[in-house]
Amino acid sequence: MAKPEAISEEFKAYTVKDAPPTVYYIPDFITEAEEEYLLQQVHKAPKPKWTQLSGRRLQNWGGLPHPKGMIAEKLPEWLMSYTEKISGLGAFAGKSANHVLVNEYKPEEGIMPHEDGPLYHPTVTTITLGSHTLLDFYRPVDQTQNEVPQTEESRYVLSLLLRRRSLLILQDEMYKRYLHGISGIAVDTLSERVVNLSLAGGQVGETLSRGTRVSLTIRHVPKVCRANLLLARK
Ligand SMILES: O=C(O)CCC(=O)C(=O)O
Ligand SMILES: [Fe+2]
Repeated sequence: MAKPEAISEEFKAYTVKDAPPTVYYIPDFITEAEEEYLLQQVHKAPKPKWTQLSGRRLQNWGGLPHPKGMIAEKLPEWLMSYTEKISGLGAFAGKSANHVLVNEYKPEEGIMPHEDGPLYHPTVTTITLGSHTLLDFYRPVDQTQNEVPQTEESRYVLSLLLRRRSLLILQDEMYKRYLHGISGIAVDTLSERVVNLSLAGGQVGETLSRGTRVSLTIRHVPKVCRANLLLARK
């Protein structure tokens, strides 16, 4: 079935207005039972499916994105129902998500500020399981000025509170211009720089202890290699 080219009207109510374009934050996108089911599936994966990195471990599903084209692998059923649901909202401009990264962070783990880059359609959608986190955004280093040292602190712009069971959709400037990261701490303090508190719930000054968070980062890789499919048919 054809997917819509833009986010459906009912989701526009979930736009985070105090962030640059475009952020949608949808609380309780999945139920507690679905969260439980997804965590079970993640933990059922065979051990070699995990890659241990410093500060997190991850599973890659759908193939490895590559400048020459990803050799696509079929997503497992348990992920397909969610990739289809999110694609059906119009998150990927009429295309279907074909790639999922599963990241697991213990308290005090995180991910350095980075850009997701050109191998993906410029939209990232994230389901959060097990625990909240704060996703922090940074301006890129300004190459045109070298008078004032540019620290992570001086480049920090805002944060989003990602509650368990929520869906985050990032597009446009928020995907293309800003970097995102998660600091390696165990307790988050909500500040006025957390710009989605009205949608996520929470008070400035409140502290939240992190548990183990599993995120499903769901994306569309436009450049896919067909070679393996041709070989498979012979
Ligand atoms: O866990 C997250 O929500 C962020 C993951 C991420 O930025 C990535 O895998 O590129
Ligand atoms: Fe990322």
